[in-house]
Amino acid sequence: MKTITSRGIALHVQTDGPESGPVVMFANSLGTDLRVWDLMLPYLPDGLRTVRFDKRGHGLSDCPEAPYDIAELVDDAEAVIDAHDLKDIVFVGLSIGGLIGQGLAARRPELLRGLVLMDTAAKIGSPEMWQERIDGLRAGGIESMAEAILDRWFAPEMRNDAARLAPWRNMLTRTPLEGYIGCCSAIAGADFTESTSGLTMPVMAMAGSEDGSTTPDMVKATADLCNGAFHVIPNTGHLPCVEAPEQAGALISDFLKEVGHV
Ligand SMILES: O=C(O)CC1=CCC(=O)O1
Repeated sequence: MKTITSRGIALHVQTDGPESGPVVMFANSLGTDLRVWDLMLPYLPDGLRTVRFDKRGHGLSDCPEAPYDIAELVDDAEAVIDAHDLKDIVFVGLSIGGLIGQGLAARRPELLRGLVLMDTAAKIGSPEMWQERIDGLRAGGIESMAEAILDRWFAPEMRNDAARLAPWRNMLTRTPLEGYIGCCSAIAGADFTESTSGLTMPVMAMAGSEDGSTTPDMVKATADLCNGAFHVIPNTGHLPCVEAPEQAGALISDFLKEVGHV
C-alpha cells in the first residue's frame, strides 16, 4: 500500500508486479474502489506492473467535499503516474475511470501505448440525470438507490445470487456519500466527444450486454469515434471485471499482445 498526494489530498495506490514490467494502470468506477479489479488480474499475463488507485472520495483515498470536476480526477491519475515515473502505459478505465482515461489520453497522449475502455462512453448520461441522482442521494443516501444501481451493475444471474452480490453491494453502500456525489458531478460535466474523436493511439472497448448504465450502443459509439475495436461480453452488466473476469481479462490480454506490450 502506498499513498501519494494530489492537489493536497492523499490518494491510495497499489502497485503489483516487477518494477521493470510493462505498465498497466487501472481506474475504477463510481461506487467501487481498486478491489474491483481483484478477480480479473489473475487472467492477465504474468510479469506486468499493475498500478491501481482509489479515486478521490472512494476506498482509502481522502474524501474532499463535493463537487469534483473531471479535470481534477485526471490530475489525480496524472499525479499517480508522475509519482511513480510511469511511462508507456496501457490504461484501463471502467465507467468514470474510462472518462479519466479519455481525459488523460487527450492531455498526455505520449504517456499511453493504448487505452482500454470498459463500459464507458465519451459522455455518460446528461447533467439533468446526474442532478436528479445527486438530489436523491442527498435526500436518502446511497442505500436508497442501491437496488437500482445494482440492477445496472449486474445481469440477472449474479443479481439474484445473494452471496456473490454481497461484497459488491457493501462496497457500493460503504462509499462515502460526499465522494460518490462529488464523482456524480464530475461525470455530469464530462464530455470527451471531441477529444476522443482525435485520438490516434490504439483503443479497445468492451461492454457487458446487459449494462443498463453505459449500454453496448453507447460504448460502441465511443469506440467508433477513435476507430477502436469493440466487443460485447454476453450475460454481463456494467462491471465485466467482476462478473466476467475471465472474458474481460482475455480481451485485455489480447489487446496487450496486439499493441506489443507483452
Ligand atoms: O451507477 C451507475 O449508473 C454506473 C456508473 C455510471 C458512471 C460510473 O462510473 O458508474
